[in-house]
Amino acid sequence: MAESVLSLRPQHPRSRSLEALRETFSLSSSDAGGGTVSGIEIKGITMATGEVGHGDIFVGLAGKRVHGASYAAAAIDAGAVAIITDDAGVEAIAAPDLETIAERGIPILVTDRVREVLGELAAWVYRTAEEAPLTLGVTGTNGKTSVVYLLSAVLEQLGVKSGLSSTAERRIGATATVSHLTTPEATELHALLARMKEDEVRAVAIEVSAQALTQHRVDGIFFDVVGFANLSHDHLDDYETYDAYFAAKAQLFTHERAARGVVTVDTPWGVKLAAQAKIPVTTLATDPRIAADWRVTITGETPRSTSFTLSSSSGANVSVSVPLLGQFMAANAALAIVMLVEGGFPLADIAAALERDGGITVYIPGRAEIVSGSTGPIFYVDYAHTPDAFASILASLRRVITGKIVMVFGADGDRDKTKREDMGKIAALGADVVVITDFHPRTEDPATIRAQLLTGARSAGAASDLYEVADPTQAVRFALTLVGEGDAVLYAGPGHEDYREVAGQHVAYDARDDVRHALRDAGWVDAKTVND
Ligand SMILES: CC(=O)N[C@H]1[C@@H](OP(=O)(O)OP(=O)(O)OC[C@H]2O[C@@H](n3ccc(=O)[nH]c3=O)[C@H](O)[C@@H]2O)O[C@H](CO)[C@@H](O)[C@@H]1O[C@H](C)C(=O)N[C@@H](C)C(=O)N[C@H](CCC(=O)O)C(=O)O
Ligand SMILES: Nc1ncnc2c1ncn2[C@@H]1O[C@H](COP(=O)(O)OP(=O)(O)OP(=O)(O)O)[C@@H](O)[C@H]1O
Repeated sequence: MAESVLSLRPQHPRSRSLEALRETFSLSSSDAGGGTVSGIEIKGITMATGEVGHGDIFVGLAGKRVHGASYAAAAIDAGAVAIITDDAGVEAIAAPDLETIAERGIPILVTDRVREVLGELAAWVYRTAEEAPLTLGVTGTNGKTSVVYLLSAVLEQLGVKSGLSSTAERRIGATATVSHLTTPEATELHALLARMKEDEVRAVAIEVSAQALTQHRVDGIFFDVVGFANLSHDHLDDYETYDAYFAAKAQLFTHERAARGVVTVDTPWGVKLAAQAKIPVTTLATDPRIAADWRVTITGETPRSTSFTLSSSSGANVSVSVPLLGQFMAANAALAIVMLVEGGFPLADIAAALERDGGITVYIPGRAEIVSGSTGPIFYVDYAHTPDAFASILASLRRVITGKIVMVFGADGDRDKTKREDMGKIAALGADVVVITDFHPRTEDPATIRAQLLTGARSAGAASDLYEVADPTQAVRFALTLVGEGDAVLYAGPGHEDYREVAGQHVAYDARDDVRHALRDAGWVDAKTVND
């Protein structure tokens, strides 16, 4: 299956010698054949055939479905000049392909630790450790994407050219590419960082997932400041226990990876991380009962914005407003500001920029994004897909919505099933009406996923009305029949995404477009403002 991944990479790569790479990383030449490394110049490195450019090394890595090295011939056809893989990868290359590789003099280099060396290798190929920009990393169960966008927004307000890597997109100025993972594979990430250097980006904000740390995707990067938002129920399919999930994230707060950290201590996991971190950390709390170096005090909440004061134990403070719903977004914005202070930006400069612009000027695609107009029910499309995210956003909505709250959501197939009943329960406790629909069933039976969510919702014993509408487009339309002025609909899950994964296939589906059409058909927005 060919991949159609197009990522940002340097436009004018400075080539490096393959021979020097082999020496630096102690790689051996495969006994199975292949050409000599001598005289070969490399321009890039990738592990996906869809991303191979002329002069690249193709890295064949074992996957869950297939060994990447089995695509070696395709990678060479696309311009790869060398292969790096492990012994199993060499075996995965079909015999006729091995012959072609030998005939074309393409070297095959072997190591038994491909993933473990890949980050450093990619950093070497793209020279990303040389004169790196200010590098900021954000981890946590919920809020990483939001913090990364908030970091980038404040940096731009400070006049600092920024770049970002998030679940929603990778971005340099006006140029953006679609993200396939929260944190890209190391080869893609270092290519992105190299492109950012070419484009004279001075500060980079990177979302770092637990999986990225476990799978060495951020190896070869040294973060100037790392931030921790929170930890709650998610990914217990990849990590069997919370302790293991926490330990994966805590790796970011070590001398090997970062100089200093900012830890939100609202959750016990934050308190634990601040106590055990191996690097200097500054703490931040929104809960007044918890001691911290920085404190967030909410001063105003509306359906469209949140204001707060951020004060330090040394007496400094700043008033902040974000055009986003919820106290959780205030916590995210505060984390971003304290990370920038730790990164060397004086708080007074940040305060002056925010005062000049009337707060943080940020747009975060698909995070509590309002897609309705100025009249009628407020319709939020959101990315919440964990019990804690549901609880946070529903609590925020309850404080600012005077009318009814209708929540539409589904759950991921082939991902942590243990959170589904809690998601259903929290939705039923927090919303007045719950409409359970399909999300990404992937290879699971969607009816089974809905049934688990419904079981959870019923277990709440709440007075909320429960409905099941399998088709998301119909669920959105049904939700709109229940609401009017003063009410809100929260569509949690799809966020910025433009597809659904059904029966293992990607199906085009853009929730924000779907909702805009439904609002138009219901007469809540002007037909002229919605494109067909
Ligand atoms: C379960 C898992 O981690 N899967 C990842 C894995 O897929 P896989 O093992 O199935 O790969 P595969 O299809 O067998 O392919 C093996 C190799 O062949 C290569 N290949 C394959 C086909 C082809 O035509 N050409 C080609 O070169 C692939 O690039 C890969 O290197 O390797 C792929 C390539 O890097 C990843 O895209 C994929 O992530 C999937 C999509 C995923 O969803 N992962 C989740 C669990 C994840 O990592 N999530 C975290 C956190 C989410 C959050 O909370 O924010 C994240 O960072 O995104
Ligand atoms: N600090 C927070 N605490 C709790 N919930 C949050 C917080 N920030 C955001 N959320 C909720 O989580 C959802 C996802 O937010 P965001 O995309 O910023 O997190 P994320 O960690 O990047 O998630 P993912 O890793 O799945 O992409 C939001 O749409 C919102 O509902």
